[in-house]
Amino acid sequence: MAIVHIYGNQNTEYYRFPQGRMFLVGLTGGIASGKSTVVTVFQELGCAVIDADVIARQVVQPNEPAYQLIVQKFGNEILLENDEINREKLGSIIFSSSEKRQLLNSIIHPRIQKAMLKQIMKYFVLGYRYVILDIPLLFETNKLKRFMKHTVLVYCDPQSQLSRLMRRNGLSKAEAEARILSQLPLDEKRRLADHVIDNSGDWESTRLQVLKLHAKLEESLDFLLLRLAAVTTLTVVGGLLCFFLRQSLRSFF
Ligand SMILES: Nc1ncnc2c1ncn2[C@@H]1O[C@H](COP(=O)(O)OP(=O)(O)OP(=O)(O)O)[C@@H](O)[C@H]1O
Repeated sequence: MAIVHIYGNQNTEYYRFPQGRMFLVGLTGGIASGKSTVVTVFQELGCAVIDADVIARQVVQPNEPAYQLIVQKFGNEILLENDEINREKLGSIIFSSSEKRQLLNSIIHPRIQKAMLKQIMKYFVLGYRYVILDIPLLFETNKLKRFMKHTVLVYCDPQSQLSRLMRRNGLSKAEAEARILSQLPLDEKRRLADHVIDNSGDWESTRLQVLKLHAKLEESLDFLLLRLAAVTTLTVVGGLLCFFLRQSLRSFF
């Protein structure tokens, strides 16, 4: 069974799996750079993927403990008519106050991490080689990056990113540019990533890059060393068994 190390103080807890077994891969990108497209290919290959955005939405649902705390701290005015949290309104509140942003983060981040850990454990038990964590702001927040054995950036050239974003979200050029500018530039993220999937071309070119990366991750040195150790152990144990069996047969006859 895995030994999970837990780090942190009362507000935050961090988890790390022992090196050389299952590892974590952080996947990130920019707005409309093609993360979902790339994740779909990984999923078609049977890979384990955890979506940080989905978890962030789940932990603030009305039946979750974080919900009560958020309403208590931010008031009923952040609720929609169906009692769910109005994420846009909450977003604009924390955008203008770093104190409130910290407060919200202290409520939801530990819960997001726990929910992620639960899913990671599930994939570990199921025997997955690696788990991809789809985290749009991996490099901006920088907190989870240190738990990733590999980081992958889904890159897209500025022109394609702009036109894809405008088309997908029905935005004007100025609106799309403003959204892109609110994030760390993709060229800067490129320097921080271990692997880059360039999604500026067609779907097939992206798919081929994902296949290549998957093969690389599956065959990473850790895994080879682990398999080598397993083969060596089996050979030694098998040899010893044969030796003792032969010895006992000899003394028997
Ligand atoms: N290689 C490609 N060629 C043409 N269009 C593409 C390609 N990759 C993605 N797209 C289109 O670009 C848009 C953005 O892609 P996608 O949704 O995968 O990006 P994303 O990074 O997940 O976006 P976000 O984080 O903003 O939700 C989509 O409409 C998608 O269909």
